[in-house]
Amino acid sequence: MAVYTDVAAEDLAEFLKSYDIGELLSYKGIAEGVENSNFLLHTSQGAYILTLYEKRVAEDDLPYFLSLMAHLAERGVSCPQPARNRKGEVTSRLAGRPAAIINFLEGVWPRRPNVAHCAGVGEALAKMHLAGADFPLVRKNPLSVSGWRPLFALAAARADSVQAGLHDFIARELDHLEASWPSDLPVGVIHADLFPDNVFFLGDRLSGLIDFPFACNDILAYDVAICLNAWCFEPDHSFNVTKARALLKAYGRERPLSAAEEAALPLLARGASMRFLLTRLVDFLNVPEGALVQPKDPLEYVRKLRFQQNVASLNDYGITPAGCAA
Ligand SMILES: Nc1ncnc2c1ncn2[C@@H]1O[C@H](COP(=O)(O)OP(=O)(O)O)[C@@H](O)[C@H]1O
Ligand SMILES: N[C@@H](CCOP(=O)(O)O)C(=O)O
Repeated sequence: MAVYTDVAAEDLAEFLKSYDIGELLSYKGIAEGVENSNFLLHTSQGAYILTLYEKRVAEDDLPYFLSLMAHLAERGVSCPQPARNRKGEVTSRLAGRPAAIINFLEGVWPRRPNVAHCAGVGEALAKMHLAGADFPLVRKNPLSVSGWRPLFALAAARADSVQAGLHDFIARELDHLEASWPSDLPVGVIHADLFPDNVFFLGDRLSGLIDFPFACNDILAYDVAICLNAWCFEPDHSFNVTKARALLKAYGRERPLSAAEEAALPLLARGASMRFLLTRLVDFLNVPEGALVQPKDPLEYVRKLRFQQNVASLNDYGITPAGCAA
């Protein structure tokens, strides 16, 4: 559960007077997510999500995420839309935090993603990449390769308390990633956190994408690699080639990956593993006192990283070179 900052009912009711979305009927902290404080609001006009932005979101970046959601929706990508207050602003402050209200999106995220879900997310990711092509704002990815060593510094001294040898494992992998990270692949707007809990479905039909605070401009195929890691491993930690093939083929039907992008996927997936291993490790070692949050398991991403280190060819993802376009 993620509620780092509590909001008193009177403060919230007062806050809502600055919006034209009805009167507050009820609200509750949301039992999911780890990054920000989220509340489900019921007002006399409907259901909304209130987010108080926490540790990893800079206030200056809020216009990027909030206008991106509007930009994507105009181009047919289903995602929540920010509500404007009476001054016409999409961001505000509440309980000392930057705040925004977005509309509630119908659907549920898949607890056990199946092959159809993986195909759905591959297609939606490619459509999002295409729709973001003319988005005018730019935000560098603070959690790309140059951000990983500073993150590691926050956890290095205690890494071995989580698993013996973890410090040296990460240090060696960081050396490799920093030396070989690609700089010549196509870039654009990426979601950067498109995990199953950020993709809603009605049955097997994808109904929308949520949670854009990590969105930024970075390597497009890196977003694909993040999804391979997040969607294609089974609960027993094995990699499901059928799901990977479905995800990659569906992506490639909308936006074919180039040969260079395909060849880079194993390396990008190692980087994607490192990124989530590090944020999870830092969070696991630093749970704020009194916060309602269930930190995610960093070791899940150690296992994924070990798998990705051993990927020998695209066959391990269920495709042959240029297979994404088929
Ligand atoms: N627009 C929305 N419509 C419906 N539910 C939402 C919406 N935004 C967030 N949620 C709910 O809140 C949970 C946490 O939101 P999320 O954005 O993932 O958190 P965080 O800000 O911590 O990353 C989601 O799993 C979902 O249940
Ligand atoms: N997807 C990340 C956690 C990011 O936050 P969430 O609020 O979308 O759960 C991870 O799994 O480490």
